[in-house]
Amino acid sequence: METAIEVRDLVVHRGRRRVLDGISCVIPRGRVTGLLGPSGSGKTTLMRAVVGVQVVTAGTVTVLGEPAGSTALRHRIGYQTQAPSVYLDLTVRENARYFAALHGVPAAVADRVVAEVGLAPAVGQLVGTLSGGQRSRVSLACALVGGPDLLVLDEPTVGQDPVLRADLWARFHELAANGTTLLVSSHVMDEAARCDRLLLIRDGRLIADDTPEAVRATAGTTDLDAAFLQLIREQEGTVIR
Ligand SMILES: Nc1ncnc2c1ncn2[C@@H]1O[C@H](COP(=O)(O)OP(=O)(O)OP(=O)(O)O)[C@@H](O)[C@H]1O
Repeated sequence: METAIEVRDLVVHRGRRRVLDGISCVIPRGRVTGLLGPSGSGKTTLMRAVVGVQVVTAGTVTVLGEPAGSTALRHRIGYQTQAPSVYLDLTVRENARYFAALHGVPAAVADRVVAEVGLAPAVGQLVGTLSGGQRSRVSLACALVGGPDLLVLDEPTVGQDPVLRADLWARFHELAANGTTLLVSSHVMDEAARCDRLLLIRDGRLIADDTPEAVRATAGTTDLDAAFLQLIREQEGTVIR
């Protein structure tokens, strides 16, 4: 399997805290990798390091064969942050077309991507007047519009209804089948089950890096929630088998 991202011994401090504590992992190309972990465990920080916007203390992050943050990667990565980073005073269509123009992509592609994230009915609406879940989808459309090789999505399905979430996951897998690498963070276990691979992070350390099936098998349970709990207890040394 080809490698998209290689993280080696990554240490990151934010403020006075050691937020990532020596993380190493390899993320395969053309797959959906889920990044799971409790709030504050370091998921966003790891994504920021991959995108190249995080100052790192030690270690290396190589993305699509280049050091993270390289100019060569600028048009090859789509990043959806948790807080939608789009223009509130532009319409949905205008936002998508603006980001399309930055990538040198035709306006028609922007319109198609807006429809793909379920926003066709709101295409002429000012983003400032949309719901949180709709705004998040505008942000997703803007991350998708350049046709990136790597999509880094920080909790892209928060605030979406179950039908939309299912549609978005289907789209993620379609993109992966066409060669795009996706790194997707989530708090939701049913989403973890939809990933090809899982990275479970806790207190800045990786405690699992495997397929959902293997994570379940290692923990000896069919339930991913229970599997993660088991892994966390093992890490804490409080496991009772
Ligand atoms: N700018 C900052 N300055 C200092 N500490 C920070 C800063 N940003 C994040 N942190 C701390 O870094 C740790 C990891 O944060 P991060 O946002 O990576 O976690 P997360 O797993 O993405 O959390 P969530 O699921 O709640 O988004 C947290 O303890 C957080 O308080």
